[in-house]
Amino acid sequence: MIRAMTEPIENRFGLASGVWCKATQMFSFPTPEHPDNGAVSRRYPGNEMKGIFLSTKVVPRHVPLALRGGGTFVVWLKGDIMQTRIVLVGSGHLAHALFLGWQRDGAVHRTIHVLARSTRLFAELWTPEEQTHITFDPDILQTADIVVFTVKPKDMSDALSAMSPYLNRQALVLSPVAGYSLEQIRRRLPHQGLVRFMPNICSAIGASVTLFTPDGLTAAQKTMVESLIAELGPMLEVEESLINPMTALLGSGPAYVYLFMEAVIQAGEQLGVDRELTRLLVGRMIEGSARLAEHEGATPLSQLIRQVVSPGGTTEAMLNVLKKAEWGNTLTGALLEAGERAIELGQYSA
Ligand SMILES: NC(=O)C1=CN([C@@H]2O[C@H](COP(=O)(O)OP(=O)(O)OC[C@H]3O[C@@H](n4cnc5c(N)ncnc54)[C@H](OP(=O)(O)O)[C@@H]3O)[C@@H](O)[C@H]2O)C=CC1
Ligand SMILES: O=C(O)[C@@H]1CCC=N1
Repeated sequence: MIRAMTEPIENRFGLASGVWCKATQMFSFPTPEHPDNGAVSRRYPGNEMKGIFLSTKVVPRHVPLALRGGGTFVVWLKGDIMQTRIVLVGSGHLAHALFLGWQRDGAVHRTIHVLARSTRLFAELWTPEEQTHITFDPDILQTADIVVFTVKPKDMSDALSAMSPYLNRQALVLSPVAGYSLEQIRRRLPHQGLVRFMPNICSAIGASVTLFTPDGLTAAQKTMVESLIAELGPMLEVEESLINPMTALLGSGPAYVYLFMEAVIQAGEQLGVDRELTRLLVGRMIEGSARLAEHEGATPLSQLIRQVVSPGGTTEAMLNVLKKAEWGNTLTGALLEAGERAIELGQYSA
């Protein structure tokens, strides 16, 4: 499944999608709304352009311009991604990660605004330059194409009610809010295209694994949202019933990985290894272990563990302690608790 997700996007959607963003950075044309377009016409090394995609909103006079460079290119001339206006409601941790993820590669083809409620997290999260994207004026929603509600579950109902009068009918609403169902959103926003999605903070560097469930989107809107989510890392469309359990495993995921790393770093320190060095090397080791597990997809993990253990050796010494402490059961129990909490969060915020 993961393998399918990480295939080049062109292979999954045909020619057009997935390369739009890069294409628009190659070919961004001046428009009345975006007079600066066209300034960026750099080629992306290694980014093969394989054909021509003309959106339904093609501006015909731009076609010859696109082809002037020779060869064949993927072109996204107008609309969706190229001129997308994104508003993140909330200025917290996930908002910042999504902001960074969607701003990578100098994304000149979109604007991102953050609609804040207070300055509480400004100093901790947002640089002065980033703060120029933050506003307290809900009017910003009126021209938004994509509105992402990055508020806590307890605040979601109020936020939806407060913001709904400002939303235009075409705006798509994305929600990463733990436990909060599409049905709950739909009750407050009967007319919008909705997407419930579950990223994690690795979105900031395009390394999230993000699940999503669309509701009420046209095919073009769905493809556009997929392109946007794909910028955050591998993604997968799922039934909504998978989002709550996966919130525990994936949305919360970086936390248990970092807790694990922190424990390893502490051990390293007591064994005389520098914290920073351990952090760097253990991170790489985790990455390598994950890649091997994916590569050896048919091999049970218990067998991979056995490949590491030498009788009477270091691994066995470690595993004996962990088994005695029922470490695996503890982690499983913790994740079950997180999964149940996701359901509760939705119920509390009805
Ligand atoms: N953090 C993560 O790793 C992930 C989080 N999520 C989900 O994302 C959501 C946000 O989480 P997180 O970023 O950690 O939470 P934070 O507390 O860091 O951020 C929430 C933000 O929402 C703001 N807010 C609340 N109500 C409004 C409103 N009406 N208008 C504008 N802003 C508002 C808060 O303002 P103020 O600063 O004034 O309190 C705060 O800045 C949650 O629902 C969570 O379940 C999903 C996946 C991963
Ligand atoms: O802790 C939470 O509830 C949110 C959802 C996933 C990560 N953070």
